[in-house]
Amino acid sequence: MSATPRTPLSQLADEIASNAAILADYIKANELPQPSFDVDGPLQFIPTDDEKASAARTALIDASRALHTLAVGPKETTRYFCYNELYLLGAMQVLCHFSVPQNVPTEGGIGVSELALKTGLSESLLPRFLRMAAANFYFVEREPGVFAHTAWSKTLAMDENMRACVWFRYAEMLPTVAKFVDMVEAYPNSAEPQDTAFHLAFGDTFFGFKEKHPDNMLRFGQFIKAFSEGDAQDSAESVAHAYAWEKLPQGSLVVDVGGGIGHVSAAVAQAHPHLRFQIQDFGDLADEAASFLKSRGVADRVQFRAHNFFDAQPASEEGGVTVFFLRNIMHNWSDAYCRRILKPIVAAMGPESRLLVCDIILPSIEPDAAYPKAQETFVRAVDLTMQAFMNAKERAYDDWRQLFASVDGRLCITNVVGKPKLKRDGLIETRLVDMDLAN
Ligand SMILES: C[S@@+](CC[C@H](N)C(=O)[O-])C[C@H]1O[C@@H](n2cnc3c(N)ncnc32)[C@H](O)[C@@H]1O
Repeated sequence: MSATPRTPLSQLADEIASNAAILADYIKANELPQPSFDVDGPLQFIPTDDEKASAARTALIDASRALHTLAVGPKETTRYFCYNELYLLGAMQVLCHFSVPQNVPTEGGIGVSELALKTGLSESLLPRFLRMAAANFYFVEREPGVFAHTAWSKTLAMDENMRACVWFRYAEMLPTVAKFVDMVEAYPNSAEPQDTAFHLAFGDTFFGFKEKHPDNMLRFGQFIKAFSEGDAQDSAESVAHAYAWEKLPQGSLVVDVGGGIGHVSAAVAQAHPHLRFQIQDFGDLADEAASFLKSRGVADRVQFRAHNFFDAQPASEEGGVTVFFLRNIMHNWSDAYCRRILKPIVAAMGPESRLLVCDIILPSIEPDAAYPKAQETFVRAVDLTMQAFMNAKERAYDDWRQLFASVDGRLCITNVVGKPKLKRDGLIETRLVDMDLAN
């Protein structure tokens, strides 16, 4: 009997089957709960620190997305482009605004009349929004007019930070993204941070608006907390283990430029007791930073210093190795502003100094098969988010190289750490190469 010829559909289906089998074996071997839509199903797919299981999950997500798109077909995809997602967002907006997730019990179900009474939503509108959500795995209609949680909707019932993810999408992202054409027309070549789609939508800068609307600031903070704890993010602890901090000489100084209250420096300091740290950020963070660093038991080696990173850099090589560390700073600024941040740092660098940038490294323009499509979609969305809100961007390797060279011709990339040590970000080490390098 001749083998059935492999078609794009069957090839993708095979990929799905083989990766699903790898995951099923891993889940069984580690006695983990099976993924399920059930309200008691696990809220996280699997811990992703196992490389093989993690790769299988990524391949499963990519192949199933491709199979789905192929099965829908080009015309149907375009015809219904984002239709579902847009109205799912609309439904979730209403459900979260009226506290529906918190009012559906996590055990058993609730009738529409009772839920309408509890939430103040009209009895005729509520089930329409709920059914849209249920068609997308948020909530389930157990019997006509009776709704219960799935594991998906339970995430919203349990955690206000998760609800802030829904809030941020409709309250700030949606009106901002709707201004993309206006943004492109109004600011085709601007490097200025206020020339954004956000400004066109809200009449203010992103953080200027937040200052005048403290509730938005609070909810944005909740959104960031949920977002940064996600699967696609790198924790402070992973940064502490990704770079060869241990190879830096005893007493080396790490200058964490724009380091906030120092949560990344604290994690690196805990893992590497031979290093000293100076966190530089706005002075109004000083008290919070001091008590945070004390609580982490690193206050003797990690100091906070008020410093505006556009001013002359106060730290210097001091006869030892100095690492100027910038995590998630450059992606908030256009190239012109990045140069203004980097120039004072380069002026303070000596032959032993490193400039260590931690940010996304976008896939290069050549097709990069090693970059999973779902992850690429995510970082491209982050890139456009930076454009929309800050007139800034994420950068590919060549963009980074050119940016550094435009600051100082001697500033060259000497090392890059990425996957599998880091999931989303890369650590890009640069040094002034025509100086007398010591390893
Ligand atoms: C996206 S956060 C990154 C914080 C930290 N590096 C991290 O990885 O979590 C950007 C930080 O830059 C700081 N920042 C913004 N403008 C600054 C400036 N002109 N001088 C110093 N710090 C600044 C902010 O206060 C904030 O802490």
